[in-house]
Amino acid sequence: MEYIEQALIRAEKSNCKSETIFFQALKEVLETIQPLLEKHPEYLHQNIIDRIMVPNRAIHFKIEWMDDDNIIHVNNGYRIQFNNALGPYKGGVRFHPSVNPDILKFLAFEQIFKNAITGLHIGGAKGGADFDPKGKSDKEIMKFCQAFMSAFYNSIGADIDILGGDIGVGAREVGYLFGQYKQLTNSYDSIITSKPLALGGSLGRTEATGYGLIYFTQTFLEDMGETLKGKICTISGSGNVAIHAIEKLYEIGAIPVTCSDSKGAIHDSNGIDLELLKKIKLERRASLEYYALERKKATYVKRESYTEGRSFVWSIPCFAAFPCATQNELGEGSAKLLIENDVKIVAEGANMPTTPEAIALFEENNILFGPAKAANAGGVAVSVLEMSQNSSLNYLSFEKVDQRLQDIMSNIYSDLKQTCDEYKLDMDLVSAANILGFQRVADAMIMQGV
Ligand SMILES: NC(=O)C1=CN([C@@H]2O[C@H](COP(=O)(O)OP(=O)(O)OC[C@H]3O[C@@H](n4cnc5c(N)ncnc54)[C@H](O)[C@@H]3O)[C@@H](O)[C@H]2O)C=CC1
Ligand SMILES: O=C(O)CCC(=O)C(=O)O
Repeated sequence: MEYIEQALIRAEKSNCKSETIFFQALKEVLETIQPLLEKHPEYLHQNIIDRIMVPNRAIHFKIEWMDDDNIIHVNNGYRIQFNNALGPYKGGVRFHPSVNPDILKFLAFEQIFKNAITGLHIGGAKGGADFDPKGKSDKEIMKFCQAFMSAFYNSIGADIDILGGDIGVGAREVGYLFGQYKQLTNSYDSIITSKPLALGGSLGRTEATGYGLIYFTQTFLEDMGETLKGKICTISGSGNVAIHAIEKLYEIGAIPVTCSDSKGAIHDSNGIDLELLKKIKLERRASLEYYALERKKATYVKRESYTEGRSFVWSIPCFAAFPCATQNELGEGSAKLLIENDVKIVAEGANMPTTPEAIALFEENNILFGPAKAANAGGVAVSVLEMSQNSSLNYLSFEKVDQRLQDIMSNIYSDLKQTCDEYKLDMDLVSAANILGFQRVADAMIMQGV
């Protein structure tokens, strides 16, 4: 433990002082891998901790673009190519005004271990820009995507670094990013996933993160003698992950009753109207306020009215809670509410949506907890299926992709369970995910020398 404390002090002194979110993610990983280090002292001899916590490469670039009124804007673009010991860098791109180097460094760091846990050969990366897509015309989105790709296309490649979607980047943006890469390089290489089907995207990729989250949760619960069938579930967010989690919950007979966006949250006690939600979010790209206007029985609570910053979503009694919006959205106060309301399981659809204090409370109260690195890994796993379909030109049916996704999520669960048994972790899947991911990356780093 002394070694880990020293590594954290070194990290804090050198580059983490202003990187609070990255430091949170680093601390969680380092503080849970002690049993692994005791069993494998070679990781200390090889100085893996210091080597794993610094990105291989962090690219910061300027993006200049012109809006519909011919006004020129400048944004910051980033790609953190964190670790490629297991395979080419892989991870999404986020367009959101909150994007900064700290957030992308944390996301890229988490992605290393998540990708390792899938058992597939991909390294970890993340990128994005502090660009706000809200209120922009389709032409402005296209121009921004073209400028983003033009600024750093020579740093990526189908065997080097493959981009994907994340907050603010869906099929439309991926199409424009891909088109610009093709224009600049004259190649149709698979340098991005979550492509529209017509451009070589995979059936099932849009649904994969949300569906995978529910497959993982169902596997976990069944192993504990429980099921989601007939149970009330709360979900935050209303984007790609949240919508497809809600869709799969309905398919397996559960009752999803909430969703949220950055302006407020909906509680619809009879179950979220999925068609209406899709219409508002995917077609109109509008606020959830319109959901409440069209569905009178639903309750809408504005963000300003949340008590002590706690999302209204987590005050609704439920059997299972799925944070699917953004990092650190579920804190101590919300965790207390969920526990008081007798929640049985919390599984993370977003990346690091639960604060360390909230996770500790869930652990103390024996609430089952599915960490993001495992529970939301279905998205990136199906991205790898997309890459493999692109290179073989052999395209899979939706059913085949979905079956592969179910197998991957179930294997992830079995691997975590085996890690729990091996290190006597008492179903602490947070520690198991960190140990398993760290071990796979560390072994690959050692094999490749210094
Ligand atoms: N799209 C994917 O395949 C994957 C996404 N993730 C993670 O899932 C989370 C959601 O991503 P997507 O659904 O893809 O993005 P998205 O852009 O489709 O949707 C994000 C949603 O979250 C909402 N949101 C953002 N900030 C919020 C806040 N403070 N409170 C409530 N709602 C808020 C937005 O209004 C939007 O509806 C992110 O943490 C992302 O990193 C993780 C694995 C894969
Ligand atoms: O499919 C991808 O590469 C994006 C996945 C991702 O960004 C994530 O898992 O958080």
